Amino acid sequence: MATKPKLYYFNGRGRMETIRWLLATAGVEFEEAEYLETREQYEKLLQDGSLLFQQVPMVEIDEMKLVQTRAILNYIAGKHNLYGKDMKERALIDMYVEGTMDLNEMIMLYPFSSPEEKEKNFALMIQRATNRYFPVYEKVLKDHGQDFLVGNQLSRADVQVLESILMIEEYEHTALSEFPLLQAFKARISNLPTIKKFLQPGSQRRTEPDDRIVETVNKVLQL
Ligand SMILES: N[C@@H](CCC(=O)N[C@@H](CS)C(=O)NCC(=O)O)C(=O)O
Repeated sequence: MATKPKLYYFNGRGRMETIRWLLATAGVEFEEAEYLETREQYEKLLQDGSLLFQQVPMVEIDEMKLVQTRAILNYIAGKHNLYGKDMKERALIDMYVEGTMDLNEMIMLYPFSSPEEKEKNFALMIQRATNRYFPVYEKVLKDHGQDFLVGNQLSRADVQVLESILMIEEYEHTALSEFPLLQAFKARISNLPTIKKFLQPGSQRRTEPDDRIVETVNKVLQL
């Protein structure tokens, strides 16, 4: 039996969360290495050569130690048929998920904002979500009238767009009010069995960031 992928990261979403989402969607059981809580744990990983660029996320999977979030996501998506059926579909998927990656970067960094910048960053994050990214996904669904964003079958684009929607809604619960097709999309994709399970309380999905995780990350990475 193949060993379960093992994830090396903090007890928080950050750059690892989309990896958790894709594995969970594919129905792949995975485990978390001891969450990074101290500088010593991180230095141990650095010293044993596990982190190619001295950064996490790192995932042990199929006898490899993979780093670089996009490389890890590409591997999982390719392996589990979440990456389209040909190069054209893949190009569309790549475009759509790069939008989510840009938005997620803002969401991920927002809790690390200085007190002076918090309000401005919050407004920008919600503005970008509702004026730049969500309209694109709404239009894609409207133009082709299908259930999924690309090729009428589930792909990582659906998963990653859903992930972003849910994170934005935690901050602004009316964020989808102008996007009826995305509301239906959210309900549909959230209801797929593996995703539904991942959205249940007690799953391996990590919770909203709080002061504790910000403090831990700052301490471990000496930011
Ligand atoms: N391009 C990398 C960036 C990874 C990254 O910046 N990771 C942070 C934690 S989320 C880190 O390890 N920072 C320590 C450092 O850069 O020295 C990726 O996408 O995985």
